[in-house]
Amino acid sequence: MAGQGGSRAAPRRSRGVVISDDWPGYSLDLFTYPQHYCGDLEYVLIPHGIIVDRTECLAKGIMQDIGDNNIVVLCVLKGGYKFCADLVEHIKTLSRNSERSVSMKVDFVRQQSYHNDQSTQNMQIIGGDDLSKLTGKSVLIVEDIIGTGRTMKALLNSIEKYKPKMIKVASLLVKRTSQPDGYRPDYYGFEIPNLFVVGYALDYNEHFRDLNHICVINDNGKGKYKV
Ligand SMILES: O=P(O)(O)OC[C@H]1O[C@H](OP(=O)(O)OP(=O)(O)O)[C@H](O)[C@@H]1O
Ligand code: HPA
Repeated sequence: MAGQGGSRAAPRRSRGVVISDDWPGYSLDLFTYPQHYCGDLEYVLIPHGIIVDRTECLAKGIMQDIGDNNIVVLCVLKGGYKFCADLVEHIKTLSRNSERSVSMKVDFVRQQSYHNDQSTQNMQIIGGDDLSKLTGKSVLIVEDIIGTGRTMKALLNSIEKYKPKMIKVASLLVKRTSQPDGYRPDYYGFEIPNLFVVGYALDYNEHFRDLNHICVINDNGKGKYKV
């Protein structure tokens, strides 16, 4: 499927799973997916089962680093909801079965900037508790994807003003963009090529959140759901 980050001796979360640019993906015929998306997808980039397994591994790393803490999990909606729900479940399971228990509060912020497959300048934080409640807290921000990194940088700027004790960021995906100053989260599942992907709550104009696998959308899909 992909190269893997670092050597055996390297820290566990040094690079995540790296999916190379020439990775052909899996044929859609090998998996089930909603028939209403038939003809709209190029291929499966990451099957659902692999996402779940990798998320469990990220939860283990997070527990090792920040177990025994009280943390506020800040889920970035809408795209982050699936990854956040699965990550929190894994952390809860690990916490139940370990000496080191982590107490979690979960909150949500909504930040939207994408129109079709393009990032826009219009970025707003909507919803969630008052961010001033994060003062002195250990915060784990959970996001689905880092693309240009603009969304995460803007969110971090807004949160840092309130002086939390600690901020860590977990993103399921990081895109390899051409930007030299691309943002790198503390934890991430997969580094992917610079392609527009959908599924597992990632959308194209609100479509495809109901697809389990992470797939590459094709031109037909982009045209059909363009706004
Ligand atoms: O690194 P960037 O290039 O800024 O892109 C990443 C952001 O884009 C997506 O959000 P989107 O604006 O599509 O909103 P959504 O989560 O509601 O789908 C995604 O969920 C990230 O928040
Ligand atoms: O590839 C993507 N898919 C969905 N949302 C996104 N936001 C940034 N990149 C993407």
